[in-house]
Amino acid sequence: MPEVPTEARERHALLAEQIEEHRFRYYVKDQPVVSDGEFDRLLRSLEELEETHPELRTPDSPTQKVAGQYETEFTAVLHRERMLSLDNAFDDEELAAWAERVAKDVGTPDHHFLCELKVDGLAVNLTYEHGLLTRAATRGDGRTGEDITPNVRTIAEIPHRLRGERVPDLVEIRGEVYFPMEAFQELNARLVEAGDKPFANPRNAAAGSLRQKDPKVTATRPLHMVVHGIGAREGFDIDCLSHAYELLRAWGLPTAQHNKVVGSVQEVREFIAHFGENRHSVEHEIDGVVVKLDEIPLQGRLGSTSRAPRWAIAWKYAPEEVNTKLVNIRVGVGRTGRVTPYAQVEPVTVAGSEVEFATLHNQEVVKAKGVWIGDTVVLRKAGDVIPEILGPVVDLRPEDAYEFVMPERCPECGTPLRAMKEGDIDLRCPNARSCPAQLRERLFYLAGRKCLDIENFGYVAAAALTKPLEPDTPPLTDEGDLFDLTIERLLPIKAYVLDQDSGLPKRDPKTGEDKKAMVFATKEGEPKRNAEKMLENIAKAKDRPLARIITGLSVRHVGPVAAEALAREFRSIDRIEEATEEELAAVEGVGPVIAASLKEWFADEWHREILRKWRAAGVRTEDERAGEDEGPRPLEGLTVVVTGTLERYTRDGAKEALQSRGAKVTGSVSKKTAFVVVGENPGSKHDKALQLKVPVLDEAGFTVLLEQGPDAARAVATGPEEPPAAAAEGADAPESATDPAEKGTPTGRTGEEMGKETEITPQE
Ligand SMILES: NC(=O)c1ccc[n+]([C@@H]2O[C@H](COP(=O)([O-])OP(=O)(O)OC[C@H]3O[C@@H](n4cnc5c(N)ncnc54)[C@H](O)[C@@H]3O)[C@@H](O)[C@H]2O)c1
Ligand SMILES: [Zn+2]
Repeated sequence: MPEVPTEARERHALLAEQIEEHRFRYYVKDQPVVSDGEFDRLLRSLEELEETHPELRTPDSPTQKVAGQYETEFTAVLHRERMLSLDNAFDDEELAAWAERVAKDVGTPDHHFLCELKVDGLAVNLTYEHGLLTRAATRGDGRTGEDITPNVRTIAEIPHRLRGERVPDLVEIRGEVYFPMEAFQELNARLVEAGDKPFANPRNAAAGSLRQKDPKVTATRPLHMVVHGIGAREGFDIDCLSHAYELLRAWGLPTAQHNKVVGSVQEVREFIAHFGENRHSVEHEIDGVVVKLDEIPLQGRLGSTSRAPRWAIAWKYAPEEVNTKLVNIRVGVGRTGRVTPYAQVEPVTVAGSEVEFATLHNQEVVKAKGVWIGDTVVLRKAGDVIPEILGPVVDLRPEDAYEFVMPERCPECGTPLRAMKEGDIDLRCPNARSCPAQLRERLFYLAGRKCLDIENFGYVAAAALTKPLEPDTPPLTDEGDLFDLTIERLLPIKAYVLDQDSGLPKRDPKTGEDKKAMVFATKEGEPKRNAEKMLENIAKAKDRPLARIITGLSVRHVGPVAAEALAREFRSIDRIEEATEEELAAVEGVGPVIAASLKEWFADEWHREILRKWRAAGVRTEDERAGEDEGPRPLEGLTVVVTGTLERYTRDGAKEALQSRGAKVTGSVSKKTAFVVVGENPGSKHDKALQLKVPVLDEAGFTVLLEQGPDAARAVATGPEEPPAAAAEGADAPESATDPAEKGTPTGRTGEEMGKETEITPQE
């Protein structure tokens, strides 16, 4: 047998030591310093090394053990039956290989796979003797765990006594204790307030909360549990794990809701794919799917290794959490002047995309999260949601880390920041008219898809027109002159090339300096083709529908939906201005908050000046249909929600089709919603609709609604036969953060304002 090279031996020893260290921090201190993804990679490297040099695979290698045995403050208890870990499948090949091996080893085609969600928490073992909870323990090294009985007794979901008949003499229940994501920030805020260490993520919060010396502390934490297995048992027989769960549920134990028994690997794949897409509509965090052989006698035939059962495998989804360094906390100024801190991190790839910025909402949130500049932090990117910072890795906090202080002045115009109303947490730059940041954001929004949809007018152009390096005076000091721009004014403009995600200058890859460019002129001083097109498109935009023009005014709280309602009701901007606050508030889809905001907006002389200039330039301020007879409005009074991707309609197209027939389109499902139109990949709104029993229409049903009206649509909808009582009244959607300027990117910009495809692309 060939000797193992010294180099490999040393690398093995080093990796093993690192892994043990990380396990100790994770299982004992509840304060890991690397992400799970990083940890799994280390373990994989060790496995690969042992693959090449099997002599290194000794019984005490970390690859052969369940977690590890550590001295802790808790009393050690023996599990009656070992608690194992799970082998992983990281790709389809590994899954298929596992299933093949199972099929071969069980020796019968008559077997089933039980698909379960892999709950991200910590494993516990509950011992029930004659129906009474007599002991609860952590997994420990799989043979010996820590006694946490008093702590577990504080978890409401866990019965102290099993109910029902045929309660067995003895049963060990295995499950996962988890901490809900929604409660996590609140816990950290409390910890930081009290001067304690915040947790880096909900899993650590679950472990840390359960493993408290004082169970009274555990009792204050909103812990939950899901059952996912059984250990030793006496006094009852079971044939399948899935049947066993039914028994456990009858005894009052919290079993999982999403388990599914299937007959083929193909169906396993479908289960994995389904929950990969709907990962966030589950009530707890999941990090994968566990596939188990359902038949218990067959499980016994396969047995276990020292570390994991052969009859189960864990499919891991791509991690949504990574650790990275918090390089800085910057503040961005939004379209309505709101100043929001956001995190700049060392760029990392998470859930398939590179992330450099994460939202921090406001100065209170920064404080509550307990993150300091210089910290290693846990960054999370869940689905389409904007990246966020979960918490700091306090154990890695460097000497020179420091706390963030909210600036007192606007970073772009120097005006002192203030809250606009008493009790507002948000600070704003009051220099609404000519703060370059606010104006740039407003223009970018105005030119964007929701408003005037001006092609070739992107973020770089918005910045160049409002804060050029040259000439000294910008062509635009507010939106008023937008339609009077000429090519002569554009040619001399030199500006920083700004990145629309951060509002910061892009870096020149060659020099490493902030990128500057002649934005509209070629090297020869001629107009760029894009600049000419931009002007042409600006001219075309004068004729956009009234609602889009109203949206583009950036009146606080007036998004596309409210603008549509205003345009429909008043049909001219003049008439909106003349209307009383009461008249405005009475409009369906407007209400008092928006009415007050409109009044405030029109009270500013410079706002009225913008309208005067636009009118003079020929911008539509009146609906030409004003005074004409309305067409039929068969969907009047109905509130409709559209979710997912439709084949024949864009999101905006679907909305316009509904609104032109009188329906109100909102973004959230409530009992008052008349229909939810569901396309491909719908997500949580679909679930909500089912939960509230709102009629659901597919694309074909949507066409029926448009062409034949609500009664015909109800007949083809899935869901209840009768619409919920309030639906026909078309009452308001629940009050939500309706100001579209306030949601969106890490820096506070909205998603809809982002992602323009064509814009001035500066050269040099
Ligand atoms: N970041 C770190 O420093 C660090 C250190 C150690 C471990 N970890 C992480 O902790 C995890 C620990 O690995 P592990 O050995 O516990 O293996 P594992 O998490 O990959 O799988 C085993 C565990 O999954 C849990 N589980 C959840 N849902 C289940 C279900 N439906 N059925 C069965 N079991 C279910 C059980 O508690 C079981 O013990 C890995 O994700 C690893 O990345 C991280
Ligand atoms: Zn400012």
